[in-house]
Amino acid sequence: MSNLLSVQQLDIAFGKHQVLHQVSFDVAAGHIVALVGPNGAGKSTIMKAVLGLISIDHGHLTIDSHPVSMTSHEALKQVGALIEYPGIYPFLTGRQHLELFADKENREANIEQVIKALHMTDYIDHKAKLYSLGMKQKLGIAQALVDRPKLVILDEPMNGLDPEAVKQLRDYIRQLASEGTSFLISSHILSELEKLADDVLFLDQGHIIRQTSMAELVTSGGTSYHITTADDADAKSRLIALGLPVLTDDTDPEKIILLQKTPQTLNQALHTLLTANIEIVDIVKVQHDLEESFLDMVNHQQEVK
Ligand SMILES: Nc1ncnc2c1ncn2[C@@H]1O[C@H](COP(=O)(O)OP(=O)(O)OP(=O)(O)O)[C@@H](O)[C@H]1O
Repeated sequence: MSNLLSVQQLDIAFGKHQVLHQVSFDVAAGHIVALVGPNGAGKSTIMKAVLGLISIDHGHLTIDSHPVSMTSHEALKQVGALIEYPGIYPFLTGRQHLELFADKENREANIEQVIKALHMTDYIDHKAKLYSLGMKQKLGIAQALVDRPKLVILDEPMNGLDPEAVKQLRDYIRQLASEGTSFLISSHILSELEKLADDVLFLDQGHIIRQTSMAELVTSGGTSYHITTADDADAKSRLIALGLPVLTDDTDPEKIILLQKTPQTLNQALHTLLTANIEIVDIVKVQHDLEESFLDMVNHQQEVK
């Protein structure tokens, strides 16, 4: 499958603060990619760089094989985006906003479709100054989608939406993706991304710490093993030295908590311990949800630094 967006070895610093470190990933045509990370991880910075809004220090960005930078915008004609807050003019109606953003052929039909898909009919002809937070958010998303772009970038799109609106948006994004639109979406609502995204990029302090399909994450990433041995301190240091994802429990620093990062992780760990003649006393399998596995991953990353 062809890549619509390609980000290669992106470095960005604001002054002396290095915000992104060698960030590389691709978004295939028709794929929904989730960008997940704690506050300040660099999610919005990546999105702004893809939109040519900030300068990059090193790296390469292409959309549909065309380079993007602050001085090279041609490829952005194929991109719709909502970053941070929607740009709303209080004295225009919602429909007038969409008319400003709809450029292509089938303009009227595209406007009607997005209004219907996001259930905005009741208020789309009211002035935007009368809109609630959620209505403004939906209008911002509608602006990003109305021109049927090939790539859509949405920063925290579920902000301010009620559960019904979240479901409507999810259904529409899925429909557009099945028709070939690609999405890069950041969100803190991991349970929502679980239902939406095909692939997940975990970002922490400007580094991509894991890149996986959602299917793999749900089946394998949510599992860890608590291993007890005859010499936990020695066992733990050997596993860490091998680069295996071992977490620390502050209340019991020697306890071995092994994240199942790949299906081979447990086998690698057991092989290492047995080769070192360390007796394995007990193994307990623990299943996490997406939220917990994300927190585990970030905590692990902070430990190995
Ligand atoms: N214009 C700027 N000048 C200086 N520092 C900036 C600027 N924009 C962002 N930063 C810094 O870059 C880092 C990454 O910020 P960014 O907004 O990309 O994070 P984020 O992952 O989107 O966070 P959040 O989830 O809170 O939106 C932060 O430390 C932030 O303070």
